[in-house]
Order: sequence, then C-alpha cells, then structure tokens
Amino acid sequence: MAPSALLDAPLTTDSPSDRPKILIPEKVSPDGLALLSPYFEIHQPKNLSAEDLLSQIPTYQALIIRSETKVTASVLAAATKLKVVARAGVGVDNVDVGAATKNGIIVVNSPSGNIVAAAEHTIALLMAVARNVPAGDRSLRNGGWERSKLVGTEVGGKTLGIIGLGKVGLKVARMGVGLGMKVVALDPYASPEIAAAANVSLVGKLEELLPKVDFLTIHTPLIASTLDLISTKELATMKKTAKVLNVARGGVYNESALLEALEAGTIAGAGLDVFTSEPPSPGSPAEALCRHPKVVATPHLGASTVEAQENVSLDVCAQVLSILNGGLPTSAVNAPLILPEEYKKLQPFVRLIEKMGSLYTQHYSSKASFSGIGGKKFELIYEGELAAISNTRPLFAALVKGLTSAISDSGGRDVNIVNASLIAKEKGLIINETHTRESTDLVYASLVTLRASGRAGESGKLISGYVSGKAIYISRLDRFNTSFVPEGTLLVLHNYDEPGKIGGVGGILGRHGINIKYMSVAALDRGRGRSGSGEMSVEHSDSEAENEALMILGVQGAVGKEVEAELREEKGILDVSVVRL
Ligand SMILES: NC(=O)c1ccc[n+]([C@@H]2O[C@H](COP(=O)([O-])OP(=O)(O)OC[C@H]3O[C@@H](n4cnc5c(N)ncnc54)[C@H](O)[C@@H]3O)[C@@H](O)[C@H]2O)c1
Ligand SMILES: O=C(O)[C@H](O)COP(=O)(O)O
Repeated sequence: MAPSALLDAPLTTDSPSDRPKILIPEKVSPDGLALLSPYFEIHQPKNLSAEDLLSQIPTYQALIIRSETKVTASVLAAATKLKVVARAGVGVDNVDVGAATKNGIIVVNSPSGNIVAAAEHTIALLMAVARNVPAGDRSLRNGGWERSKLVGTEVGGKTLGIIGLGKVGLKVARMGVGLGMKVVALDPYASPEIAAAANVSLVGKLEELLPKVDFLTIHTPLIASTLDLISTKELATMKKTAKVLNVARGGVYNESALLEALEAGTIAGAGLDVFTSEPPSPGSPAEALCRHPKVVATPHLGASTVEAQENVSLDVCAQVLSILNGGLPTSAVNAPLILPEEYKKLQPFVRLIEKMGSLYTQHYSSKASFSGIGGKKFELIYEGELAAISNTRPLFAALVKGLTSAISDSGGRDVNIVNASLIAKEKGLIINETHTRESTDLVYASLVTLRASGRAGESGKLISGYVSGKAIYISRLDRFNTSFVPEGTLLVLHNYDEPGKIGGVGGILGRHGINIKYMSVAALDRGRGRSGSGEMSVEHSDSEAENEALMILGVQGAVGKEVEAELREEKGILDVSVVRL
C-alpha cells in the first residue's frame, strides 16, 4: 500500500526546526528515510549510549531502530512525545513491548522484509560448516594448503531438521529441498498442508527430531518456551556428526552447553549468526564459541543484504509517516490490524465518539448525583451502516479517550488503539459494543448511541450522534432530541419550556461579554425518537415534567463559575453545565 493511502491531509513541510523529530540511532537504508525527510527532522547519531538515548528521547516523536538499540521501560517512560517505535526488521526482543503498550506507543516492524536474506544466510552457514569454507580460507591466507584436513560432507541426501516452520523456517525448508535434502520439521503451530506442499515431514516431538538430523536449524522467536530449547540433554541425543545452525536468536541453544558439546565431540560443528549478548562479552561462552575451530560465526548478518535493508526501511518508514500523520500502521506488534478503507469509514465516528465521551463526563459531572466514571457500564450501540463494520477498536479507543480526557491523570499520554483497553481497565470502565443491524427507521446512514448505566440507584444516561459528510452532530441528550455540533464551548441548560427563557439567559451572557454563536433548543422525546434510539429505556431521577427542554448554546468568551451560578439562579432554569469540546 502506498503510504499516502492513509494520509488525510498532507503533512506540512515547515522549517526544519519546527518539524516533528525522528531519532535513528542505527544504520537504516536511505530508501525509506527519503519518505520522511521532507516532513520531519531526522537525527542519526552514531554510537548513541543508553544514557544518551534516555536523556534525548523526550524530544522525539518517532524512534527507528534495528537489533542493537535497547528500548527499555525507562526509555519509554521518558519518551513523552513518542508515538512510534519502528523496528527496521522482524525481532522486537530489544523493545519492551508491554511498556510501549502501557504508554500508548505503537511498535511496528517489517515482518517479511528480510526473510529471504535470513534464509539465504542460513544456507550460507550450512554450506560453510559442511564444507569448511572459512577454515580453508583462513588456512590459505596463512600460507597453508590443507586439503586432507578439511574434507567436508555433502548436504544432498542428508536430513535437515528445522525447529520453527514460520516465514524464515519455511523458506529454509524449500531451499533445503532444492539442495536435495530430506527436511523434517517441528512446529506445533505449523500448517500440515503447507508443510506437505513444501515436502516437509512434520514431527510432534523434539525427541523424534533430534536423533534423525544431520543438520539442525532453529527459526523460532526467543520466547520463554524457546529459551535454552537445545541444551546438554538434547545435544546428547544427536548424531556425533551433526552440525547445528542459529540465525534466529542467541539463547535458543544454551551457549555453555553448545560449547561443551563441541569440545566433547558430542556434535561436530555449528554455524552461528546470533548470540545472547551482541557483540559477545569478553570471556563469555558466546565469545568462546566465536573463536572455536568447529564454529563458523558471523556478526548478526542474517538481514544484512542491500535488498533486505531497502525492504525493511521502506516498510517501517511508510508506517512511521502514516502514524505521525494520525493514520494507521500496516504491521503493528501491539495494535490490531485495521484495513485502511475501514479506517477511513471510521474516522468521522472516531471524532464523534470522542466528543460524546467527553460530553458525557463534563455534562454529568456538574450534577450532584454524579459519582465519577469509574465502575460505570457503558454501551456503544452502532446502528445502520456502522453496524456492519466489525473492527471498531478505534471507536472503543475514542470513547475511552473522550470519557477520560476531562479527568485525565495519564501524564499527558494519548489514549489510542494501543493502550485503550489497558486504560479502561485501570479506570474501572466497563465498555460493551453492540452492533444493531435491524434498525429500520433511521434518519441517518449510521447512528451511534452511548448508554451509560451507573451503580445501583444511579440513573442511566443516553447520548446519540450521527455524521453528515465530514460534520458530526449530537442528536439526542438524555430525553431530549436535538441537533448540535459538539465543538467549542457549550452551555447546556436544562429549563422549563416556557416563554422568556432565551431572553433571560442571553441577558446574563451579554452582561459578561459572552457571545452566543449558535443555539439549539431540544425538546423532550415523546415517543420513539427519530434517531432510532427512542426505544432505549432511560431511567430518570429528574422530574418527569412534560414541559422541560434543553437549551444548548455555543458560546465565545470565558464562562466562569460566577456566570454559571447566575444562570442557575435564573427563573425556570433547572440545571446548567459548561462543556468544552
Ligand atoms: N539473524 C537475523 O538477522 C534474522 C533475520 C530475520 C529473522 N530472524 C529471527 O528468525 C526468527 C524467525 O523469524 P520468522 O520471521 O520466521 O518468525 P515467524 O514468527 O514467522 O516464525 C516463527 C515460527 O516459530 C514457531 N514456534 C514458536 N515456538 C515454537 C516452539 N516452541 N517450537 C517450535 N516452533 C515454534 C512458530 O509457530 C512460527 O511458525 C526470529 O527469531 C527472528 O527474529 C533473524
Ligand atoms: O530481527 C531481525 O530482523 C534480524 O535479527 C535483523 O536484525 P538487524 O536489523 O539488527 O540486522
């Protein structure tokens, strides 16, 4: 997808110092950066220390990294402006994704940009360990000509064991088959059909796989279940002639156990691209492995091809561009996938629902009976066309943002699709979404209703809204049908529906220099509301008097406490709330 597909309004090319800033502390291909440089100030410091990253991160909106930068919880907590961490590659084990989610920071990666590179590097190591290529090269450079000492083994006809038949593993499997190898794999989540189509025999247990293989390669992520997956016990069950490969992550083989097995002749060799600490720390088993005569080692070069680096750079920079412009990523690690077409349809409703949430909190918090939003049950009811959209996560997030923004203590952190559920949980909000497709008498293409029910004894509340073109409207507030744009400063006055009210209120506002921009008088809904939400029951603790109305005024000028108090004292005014949307 072209990055511009998600852009609503083009980003401005302000003078460099005013532009949002992007930090790129590692080498990332310039292909993707060209997408960003017209709009953002890009900093590419060399050898940025952990301390420098921590002190500099607060000024950046985006951070683009590879596998060397450690994006810790402390870095993310300090990153008050950061919207996105983009990993120009696959593995995000150097990013504290949980902390990013908590802070509302999207983590994106490039899940397929370097698969070919990683698979080809695995095959390069396979051939190198099978045919002693590096040892021959080393010997020759030192003036040697050691032919009989460096006799290798053919891979054709041999058994290649693969643990992890995902994107890289499957590619390696196909390449192995191409080399004439028999391929056996272990992956509890792999599709048997895909494996069969690639001529791969799946086995169910490690014990079944290990004794069979001449070469073993692991292509899993490093997670709790794969840490030290192959250690002393497992190595002991392998052929003495077997050789192992690791182009996944350091730690899937226990490095001390592997070193011992090579020393003891339990297995014959290893090709290693990744280590538990990179570069291996002095004196560590990883460092000893790199120097070991039976090992061919490379410094995490699996993704280091020109082509892969172009791919991953373009992938993540397009996502950074989209996110910094309020759009969506295409492959977020900690956010749900939403198709761009769906997101476009949802966008005006995102604005509407955020305003509805904010209107709810501000309008009702002025009432003596209001007991906060925590512990309340909210229902978002989607009617009409909107009911057909299944992925409404942005609408859920918009409600959480709207409800909490007026009372936010989230340290200025935005509520977004990444952290909305977490924040809702923290604030004790219970939010359900209902898709009502049966609504037949809707005036609008889609209608959204927010229904809030309080704790026992508290009355329920309703707010409905709709979208017309790009404009958003509130069509109902509790028992009153209305139509106003939820923007700017609004005065919501609950009053008796009798002559003179407008003049009295206008007089007070005029005396305080407050300009009325527009006014909407909302009448009591006496039947099924035209908005379709009339059948939803609203409990009232207020008087059920038939002659009540709501007056909604869009005003310009500061509405202070004294103005509010004066309005409350005005004859026939039952209640007043000031809402800033
Ligand atoms: N060296 C490099 O430069 C380089 C480059 C690219 C990828 N990688 C690494 O390669 C690894 C694989 O990447 P990928 O894109 O193929 O990932 P992937 O998610 O597509 O595949 C991983 C596979 O591992 C399987 N798996 C998970 N736990 C398992 C277990 N306990 N036993 C067996 N199988 C298990 C999963 O089912 C999945 O099929 C990752 O660790 C990635 O970071 C390294
Ligand atoms: O996870 C990955 O994408 C690979 O390990 C590549 O890491 P790199 O970007 O640091 O080369």
